[in-house]
Amino acid sequence: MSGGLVAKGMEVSFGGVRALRGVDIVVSPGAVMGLIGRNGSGKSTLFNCITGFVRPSGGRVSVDGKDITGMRPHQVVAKGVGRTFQTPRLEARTSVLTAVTCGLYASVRSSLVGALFGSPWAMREERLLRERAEAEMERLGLAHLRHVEVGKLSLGLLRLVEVARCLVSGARFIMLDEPAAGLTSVEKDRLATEVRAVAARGLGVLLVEHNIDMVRQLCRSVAVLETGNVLCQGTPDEVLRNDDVIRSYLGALGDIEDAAGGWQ
Ligand SMILES: Nc1ncnc2c1ncn2[C@@H]1O[C@H](COP(=O)(O)OP(=O)(O)OP(=O)(O)O)[C@@H](O)[C@H]1O
Repeated sequence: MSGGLVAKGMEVSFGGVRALRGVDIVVSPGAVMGLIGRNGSGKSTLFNCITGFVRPSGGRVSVDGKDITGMRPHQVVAKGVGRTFQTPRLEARTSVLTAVTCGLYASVRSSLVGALFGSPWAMREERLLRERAEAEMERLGLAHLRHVEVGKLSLGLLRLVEVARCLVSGARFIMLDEPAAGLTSVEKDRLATEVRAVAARGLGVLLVEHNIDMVRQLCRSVAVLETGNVLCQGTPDEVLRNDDVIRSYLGALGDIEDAAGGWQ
């Protein structure tokens, strides 16, 4: 299996619905790969089966050549793959610092018992985690918000907190599920800047997004899903000029926009 985050021949069925029919995708280190397609085309299912939330009935997933197929979500995180969700899954009363630090726990080595009894090893690890979280918040411009409850943040900041959580887990690949949905244009610009910076650090990014401007700005390559198949794949310009894509996806964007409550 080759380097990068590779999903090959992914198959998922829900009862009679074949949500993925042999999807291949490669996310390279240092690049943003876009994943677009109509509602129901299989984007979230692909995310879910790469990250262990759905068990594929066929296909293999690997990270830098190591097979992670069928691993549970926390194991996938420990293998270097982080993700965000369409709706951020953060407890409203949690502080930004705690929310970001929690992204690390899947990758720590100290045992619960060690932590409970305050072993020097566990305490040292705790300190290192906190330092990593602080550094990541600093990079993403969140440090001044460390004590603010996440429930009080704007959606744009909440999405950055989710990105920070992925990064502190030591992810080498991050998967962002419609991160620009519902953001103002200023928030989208900031998010785009941060995603570009993440890729510049050498991480691979898989970006599901209906915001075509963002896809065009950020992605080195784009795959278009349609009813569980890859309809076409290439540079943003190639894909967005493709007649089948225009017919099957771009023509439907108005409907998606309405469903998402409008774009800025
Ligand atoms: N848990 C589930 N149970 C049954 N069917 C499902 C389930 N999850 C997804 N599906 C079906 O699988 C297909 C792919 O759905 P999926 O959510 O992956 O599409 P999507 O491209 O992410 O759509 P959206 O843009 O709306 O998020 C759809 O037909 C959907 O109804």
